[in-house]
Amino acid sequence: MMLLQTAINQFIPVNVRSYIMSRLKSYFFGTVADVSSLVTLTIPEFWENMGRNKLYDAVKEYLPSKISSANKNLRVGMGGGKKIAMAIEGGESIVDVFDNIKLTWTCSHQKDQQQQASTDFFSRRQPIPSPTQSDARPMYVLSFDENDREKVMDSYLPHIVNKYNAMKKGKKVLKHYTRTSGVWQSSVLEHPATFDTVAMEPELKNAIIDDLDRFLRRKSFYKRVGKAWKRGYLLYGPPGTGKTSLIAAMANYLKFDVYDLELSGVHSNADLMMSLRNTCNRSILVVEDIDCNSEVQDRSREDGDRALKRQFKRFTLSGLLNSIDGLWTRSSEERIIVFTTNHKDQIDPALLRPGRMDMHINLSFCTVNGFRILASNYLDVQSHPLFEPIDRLLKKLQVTPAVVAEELMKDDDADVVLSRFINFLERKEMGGDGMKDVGDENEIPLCRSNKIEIEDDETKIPPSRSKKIEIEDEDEDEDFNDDEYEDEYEF
Ligand SMILES: Nc1ncnc2c1ncn2[C@@H]1O[C@H](COP(=O)(O)OP(=O)(O)OP(=O)(O)O)[C@@H](O)[C@H]1O
Repeated sequence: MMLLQTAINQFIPVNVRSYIMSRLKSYFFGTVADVSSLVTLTIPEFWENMGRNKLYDAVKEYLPSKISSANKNLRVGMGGGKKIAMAIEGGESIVDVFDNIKLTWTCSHQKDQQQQASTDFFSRRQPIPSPTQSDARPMYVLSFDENDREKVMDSYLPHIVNKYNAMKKGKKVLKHYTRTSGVWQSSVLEHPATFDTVAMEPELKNAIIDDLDRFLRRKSFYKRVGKAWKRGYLLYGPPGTGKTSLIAAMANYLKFDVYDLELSGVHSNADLMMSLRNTCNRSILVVEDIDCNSEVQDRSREDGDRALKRQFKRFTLSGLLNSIDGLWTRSSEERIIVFTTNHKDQIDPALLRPGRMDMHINLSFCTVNGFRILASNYLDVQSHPLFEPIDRLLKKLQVTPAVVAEELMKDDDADVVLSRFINFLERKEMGGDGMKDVGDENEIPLCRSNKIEIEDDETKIPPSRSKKIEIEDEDEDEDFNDDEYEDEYEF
């Protein structure tokens, strides 16, 4: 035995010996390795001052697939999807095996660690304040054998990130983020709108889809010309014309998550910057009703009173512009930002300039084509003898798609609904329906058509120089030049 031990010590390198020992221990006792040779990686939700930790998001999506019957302490829930989702509770561990190495995951909270630290600190000096419940941030802890460090860093963690990226591209369940106390909280995006269900002129719809497709295809183009891979859309029009529905349709089409930013909840420029930094790639950042914030209103139109009030605002227009521009330049992945407004003319032009808002899309009152889509959605009818009188009335009146949708939902029987809708429109025509169309009060110049403007020039071109757009051939990437877009696209 002594001879054998001497031979082993002489001929087998020490790290090979410890590896064999850890494997044997793992086999017989089910432990990963010697505690002394255990490496622990902590993966927090936020990475220093760089915003969200993508590795954390990847692990969060990856781990539930590794939950086994050995896990006895789980959290379960159901979002918008049909499946019951599972996650591990703090203290529970998940064992994963990758390329013959054993990896142990646990979920913890930064608060736990800080509280631990505060106790240790207290025993030596004086107490430090422990964080409140809302300060506690979740994190994952990965432990593995020291000998597997290289494999974990070079293969295992990249493998998790690759799986996450692939899953995100093909994912079905989208997330809707809103800010609560400065922190993004996610829920399942359940808005069912798609480009098929949004009532708008087909040419406008196709132009938006083409623009999104072109944008997604052009990663290498944006890189080559040194531009951030992003696109900004301004949706404007009266309330109830489908701005929110169009955003949901865009998200469902692109399979992008949506971040809903409420400017009234933003405390400062720094708060805004941090919130934008904490958004993930392949997402749409939405700022709805941007005109409602006095900071972004056109200053050339403001009176002394409004200017005074603005001085007390919590964040500034330049802060907003910097945050948006910073968001663009920080990210190498595709980003979309959408502003919506009922009063485009009241927004500071600095926000709307090309490079920030590339396309201005006007959503307006219900057209004959729009009505066909709504009738198909709500009544499942594609043609009907009553369509003709309805078309005639719709051409004369200004009715928002929201009002039409409301009327079409009043009964299941198409004949009943359509004849009641005609009565509704006729009363409206005579001005005696007793209710006001939401669009009537709007200050936006009332146009019957949906309109899209593509803002790709630094200076706004006077209307006299505007011309009808021709959408360029999408397949010819090389030909792309922002200036080739002409100025106004009207239907
Ligand atoms: N263009 C449209 N196509 C299909 N449905 C629409 C359209 N416009 C409005 N609707 C219907 O009306 C409701 C309200 O629409 P939506 O919230 O998208 O309008 P909005 O323009 O965003 O209004 P607001 O400016 O008040 O937020 C939606 O639930 C949808 O059912």
